[in-house]
Amino acid sequence: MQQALIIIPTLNEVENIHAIINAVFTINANYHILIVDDNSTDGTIKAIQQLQHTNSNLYLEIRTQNRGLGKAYIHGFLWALKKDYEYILEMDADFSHNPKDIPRLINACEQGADLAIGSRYINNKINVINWDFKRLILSYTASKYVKFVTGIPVFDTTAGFICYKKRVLESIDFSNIRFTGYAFQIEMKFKAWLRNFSIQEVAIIFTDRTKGTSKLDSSIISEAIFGVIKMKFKGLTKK
Ligand SMILES: Nc1nc2c(ncn2[C@@H]2O[C@H](COP(=O)(O)OP(=O)(O)O[C@H]3O[C@H](CO)[C@@H](O)[C@H](O)[C@@H]3O)[C@@H](O)[C@H]2O)c(=O)[nH]1
Repeated sequence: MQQALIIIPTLNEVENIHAIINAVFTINANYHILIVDDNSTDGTIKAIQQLQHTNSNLYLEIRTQNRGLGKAYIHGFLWALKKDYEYILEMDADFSHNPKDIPRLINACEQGADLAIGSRYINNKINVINWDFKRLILSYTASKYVKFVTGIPVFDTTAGFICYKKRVLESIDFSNIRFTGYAFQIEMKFKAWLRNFSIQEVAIIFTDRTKGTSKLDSSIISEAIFGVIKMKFKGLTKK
């Protein structure tokens, strides 16, 4: 199998970080992991540095400014594109995404997809456990809203569990990415679709975190609502 890199963005995930890193390496010790941390203050960084002593495939990038989920992923993508990874994945640190599904996403790309999405809403079926109702409604309606406004043939447009083939990321000029929050996830899928890359959704079960807290806030929500309209009507180009 070609080399795969799992990018995990972190902001104060000390309660999850050891377990998620060990869980990913247990699935496949040949995976590489890049943690992109936005200067956590809860001990996440020290916990990762401890694990680096015994895991040569574990990398850490610490960012002290220009923070945000989307910016963290872009930092990770640019780091990855300087190396020789064929598959570059996004994944949360809090076990919302099951590491056991990583091989399924990579396999979808090996079978021809350019972008494989771990999808919570395939065929409008909701595969989510323990998420509070408000969050679920927000996420599900956001995905329906994006599909309605943009026409993108994807059920789970805000999903954050994705396998990209290297060439998808190579085609994107990240200096043109507008969104820094979760709307970044929508914009990346939209750009891949505009470039006619093949997108496949793989059904997963999203289980809400049991440790730590979500970083979602109202600014991220309004960015997604108004940003999608801008994306559609202010001609987000293929660039
Ligand atoms: N570096 C960095 N990491 C961040 C930031 N904000 C969040 N993260 C990390 O990103 C992951 C997801 O963050 P959560 O805050 O737990 O996300 P969520 O509320 O569970 O939202 C889920 O659903 C969204 C929309 O449906 C998804 O877009 C999102 O990726 C996630 O899966 C976690 O690993 C968290 O530490 C940030 O500003 N900087």
